Amino acid sequence: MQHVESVKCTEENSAKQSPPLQETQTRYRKHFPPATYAHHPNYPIPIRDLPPTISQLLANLSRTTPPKAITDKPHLDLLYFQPFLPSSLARDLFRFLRSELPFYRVKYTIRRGPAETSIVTPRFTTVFGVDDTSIFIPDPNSKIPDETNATATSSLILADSKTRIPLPASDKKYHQRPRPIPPCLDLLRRAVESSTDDGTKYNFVLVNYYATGDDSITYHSDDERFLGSNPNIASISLGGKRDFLLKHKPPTGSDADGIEGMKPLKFPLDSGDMMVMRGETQSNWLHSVPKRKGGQGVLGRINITFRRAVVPGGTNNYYLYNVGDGGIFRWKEDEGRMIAAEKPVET
Ligand SMILES: O=C(O)CCC(=O)C(=O)O
Ligand SMILES: [Fe+2]
Repeated sequence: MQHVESVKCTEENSAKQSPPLQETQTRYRKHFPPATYAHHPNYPIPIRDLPPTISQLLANLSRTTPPKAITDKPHLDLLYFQPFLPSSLARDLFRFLRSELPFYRVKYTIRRGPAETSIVTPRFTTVFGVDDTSIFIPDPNSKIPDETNATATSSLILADSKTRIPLPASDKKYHQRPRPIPPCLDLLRRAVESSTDDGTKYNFVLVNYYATGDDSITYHSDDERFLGSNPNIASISLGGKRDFLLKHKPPTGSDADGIEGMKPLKFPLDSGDMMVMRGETQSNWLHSVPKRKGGQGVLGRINITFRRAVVPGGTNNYYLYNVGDGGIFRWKEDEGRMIAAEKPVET
């Protein structure tokens, strides 16, 4: 069911209500309709739907600047949209997602031989989606009369993607309960899929929030086996500009010529830009967003990556490292920072 924040009308107002006032209210509601929210039992909070001012622009994106293919280095295949979203839309989407998504600051330990090291992920993260072996379908037994509502997530249940038979509650395939991609990010997924036009259907959305220039991601590649071979990853930047660096993995044997001594590539990704990493890029290159002193780091930056996981290992890995087992953080506008949300009191 959709939760609706109704526009409040004071008693004094309604007593004096005259046709012109009613007209004004109707016009107001058309421009600023009450917020609606996507609910799902696996969401920690209801997730707001995009206001029409944003969703209409996203649904009707027109391409002014064609993307640039960057393939002039060994094994590199990038498609750079500069920009993918116009700056005012990128700004509104940044503010919306920062305010409305639940974020996590994931802690985990890594073991190297006998030594255990505790890591706190140096950025806020959140994730939605499920790998190819499962699918979210409307619960056939649901009593919720919202089947006609395209944004209805509340009655979605997990089923086997081949047989469409619901996964029993006792199923042990997933360590954490997967979350359907909320409508506000699903619209973006569709815009990405239609602009890249390479047939990739993404089933995961990972969101990073770099709150300050001290937040970062170290050099890594996203070539996990659970993404299949040569995965395409589409990566959108919103908010403060940050450098995105790419360097070739250490070359092996005869490949060394022309790779050793190559300087890292640097792309100063701006709000609204999209970088699609394709083909052999993940298996041959590492990428990072280093810490940054000064510049636009203080503005905060959201990065959204769309990926396609093909086996349950992908789902388990993504929820482990982007949700973890801690509480959520919410953006607090008046303090201008993320605050750990209090756990609901259990009754
Ligand atoms: O923030 C970015 O641009 C990159 C994020 C990234 O590489 C990742 O989440 O794997
Ligand atoms: Fe990455």
